[in-house]
Amino acid sequence: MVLGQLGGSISRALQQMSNATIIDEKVLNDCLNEITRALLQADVQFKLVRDMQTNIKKIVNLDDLAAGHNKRRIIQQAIFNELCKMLDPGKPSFTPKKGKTSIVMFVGLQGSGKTTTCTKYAYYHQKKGWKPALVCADTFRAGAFDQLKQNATKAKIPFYGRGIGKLLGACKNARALLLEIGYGNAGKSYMESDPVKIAAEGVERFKKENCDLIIVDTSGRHKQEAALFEEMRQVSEATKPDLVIFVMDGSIGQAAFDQAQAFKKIVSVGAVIVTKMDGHAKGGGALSAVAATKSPVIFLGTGEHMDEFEVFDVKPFVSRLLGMGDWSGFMDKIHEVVPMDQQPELMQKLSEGHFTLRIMYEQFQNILKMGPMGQVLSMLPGFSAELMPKGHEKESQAKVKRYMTMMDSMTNEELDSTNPKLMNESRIMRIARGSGRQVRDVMEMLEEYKRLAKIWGKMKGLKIPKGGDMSALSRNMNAQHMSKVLPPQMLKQIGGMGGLQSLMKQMGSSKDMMSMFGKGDK
Ligand SMILES: Nc1nc2c(ncn2[C@@H]2O[C@H](COP(=O)(O)OP(=O)(O)OP(=O)(O)O)[C@@H](O)[C@H]2O)c(=O)[nH]1
Repeated sequence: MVLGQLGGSISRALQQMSNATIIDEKVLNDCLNEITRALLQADVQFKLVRDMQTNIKKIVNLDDLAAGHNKRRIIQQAIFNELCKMLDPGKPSFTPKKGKTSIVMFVGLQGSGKTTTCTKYAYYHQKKGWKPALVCADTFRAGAFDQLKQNATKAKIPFYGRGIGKLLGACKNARALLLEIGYGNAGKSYMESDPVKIAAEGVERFKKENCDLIIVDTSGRHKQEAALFEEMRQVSEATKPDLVIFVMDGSIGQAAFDQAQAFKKIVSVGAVIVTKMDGHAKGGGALSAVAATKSPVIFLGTGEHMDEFEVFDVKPFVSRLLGMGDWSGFMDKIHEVVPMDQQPELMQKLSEGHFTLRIMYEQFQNILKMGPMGQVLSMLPGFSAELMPKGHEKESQAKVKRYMTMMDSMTNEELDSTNPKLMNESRIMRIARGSGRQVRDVMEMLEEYKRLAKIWGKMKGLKIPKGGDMSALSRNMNAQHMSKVLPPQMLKQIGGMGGLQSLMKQMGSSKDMMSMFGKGDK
């Protein structure tokens, strides 16, 4: 992913500087040149990059830094601040409130990823307990409604709109009727679908159904033409959106500035979502260009799938680029998938040494809910999205799904047992037959279970306070416990025991720590 590459180059440059015994002018210049090159490759405007370099040099005057000052920290902080400045529009976006109806209208050019992004946005909020609904007012592109319908159905999100088949049918009937009663060509105007009417109807309907996030997808055109802007204006007038989100293809790089400005002039764009940040080299340019138009970017699209969608927040984003992690994003992801009220029960079972196949199944479910692992891992300090190539990620997800299919063929007794001897040959053969897999696949899954049971077995004996008081439980834990649960490569990435200790300090809240334990090594 492009941001992974950019982040990788920047954190490598910082790492090289850290490896140097003395930080002198040359080491600083090499580091800054490396970062400059990475930013220019990501299509960030030359002037911005040059200004950033000058500012950093002004702040980090090596001669003036008194001996004993941590130069690395000062340099890293200066780079952090400058990158934040480059990406910060200086203006927050309107944020819809859960439980209170908000209408959000999506605009953008054709092919920018608008329809896909509408569903991702709805799905993201639905996972957080909202009641979203989708209205398709894109009557320009023939397949837009069907695409939205397909995505919405998959995610179980209510939708409203008219398919082209139905629409043409209705138009034909109406025209035939008009011709019959002698209105000649008058039927032609009815042939034109009315996105404004559809949008208004959809919004009304979902307001009545008490949806708290009504998302209106509008038509896109190949270029910024008058007809597109007029239609957008009318849909906006009819639906009175609380927020207009402009969806933009990140691969256009710096050209994002002109596009964002053009849309802003016609409708009051309140926020921007930049898509296709996965495959293209110009993502950095697009982000800084949008910031220059003073429009806040709120999400990034990082793939075609529903969960390849990330919250964009300047500071955590830059922190991730520099390999410093995004702790709040990581915890947010975890809370999304593991409800806190389920944690005490799980901890109790683990402390009794009861790691069953059912627990493994539930943990796999959580993993799949978390979405792309690379995205999640890049939020941890020291990790980079580069570490998890996309192909590898798909492979591990497929493996988890395969294991779960086999577990679906198990009896309750098998799922809840902690006796390894229970799984005899005939049971294994039955599971293989039932799930349409080979005996060796079942054996492999059981091996994985044993491996995990061994890791989780180290939690045995941990004192679980009555009523699952998590804050009390956290006092019973220390980095030693944690280090046993984490896989060795992960521990190394975090920076060994020292890194883990500081990480745990950062986590602060014991609530968060428990969630992490719930998701340990998979
Ligand atoms: N790689 C990648 N592809 C994306 C992303 N978002 C959307 N796409 C793809 O981009 C293509 C266009 O997306 P659509 O959602 O159909 O675009 P649109 O803007 O709604 O198009 P119109 O309805 O014609 O205006 C589709 O193939 C999507 O799968 C993304 O973040 N990454």
